[in-house]
Amino acid sequence: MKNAKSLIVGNWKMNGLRQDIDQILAIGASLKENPIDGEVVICPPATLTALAVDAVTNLPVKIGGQDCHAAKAGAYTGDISAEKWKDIGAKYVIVGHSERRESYSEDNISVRSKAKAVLDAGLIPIICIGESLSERDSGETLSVLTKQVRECVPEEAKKGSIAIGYEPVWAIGSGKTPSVDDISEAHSLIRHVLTEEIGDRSKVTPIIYGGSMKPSNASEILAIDGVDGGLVGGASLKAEDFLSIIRAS
Ligand SMILES: O=C[C@H](O)COP(=O)(O)O
Repeated sequence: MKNAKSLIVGNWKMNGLRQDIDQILAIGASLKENPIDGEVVICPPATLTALAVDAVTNLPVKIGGQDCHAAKAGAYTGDISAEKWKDIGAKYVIVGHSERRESYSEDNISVRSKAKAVLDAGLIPIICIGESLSERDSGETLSVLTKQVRECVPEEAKKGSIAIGYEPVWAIGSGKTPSVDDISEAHSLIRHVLTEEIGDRSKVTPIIYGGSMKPSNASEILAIDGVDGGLVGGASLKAEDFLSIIRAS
């Protein structure tokens, strides 16, 4: 049973130049002509975000940031606060992506602070969680996910909107994906723990899968009970690929 709305997010990571705004325009034009029942979000690199927001005016695509600082403003060279994302018209912010956890030593507590900052700014955090390969191999997947949900989801999520991105770290950019049963089990566990944490808001919280989602496997993954959408990296860069994933939802 699906209660939460469908949410498909394209995370461009550190890819894309000004000319690639055309990909966003193509996605938006297609969705305007043939709307879907759900939300499509693109998170381009920070250099393109304001341009992307302007490009999607009157198109059914939302724009998001890929990370934020937990503070509103201050002497934090190179960082971007949730308030700044709001100021340029972004609607979502990814927090806790495993690439940030690894490169910048972000832990669950800092992810929680960032998610709180996004909610305080009136935006929607996409809170990323997921087990590493060694955690999976040692049978710790469900306990790792439980701890991540408990520690990363802030109190404010009882009132505001959030999304959870389940991304097994070993599936990101690797071409490997978990089995349908494994994805289903993980999403069901995440929903259960989320309900313990935020009560009924859990029912309307999209829990989306990320990790090597592509046109050839999107229908199968997106049809899994408990999967409310996708968090797509490499296959979101070209309008044709991303649209075929969106249309599979
Ligand atoms: O944020 C997106 C994920 O890290 C998935 O990336 P990928 O689709 O390239 O595996």
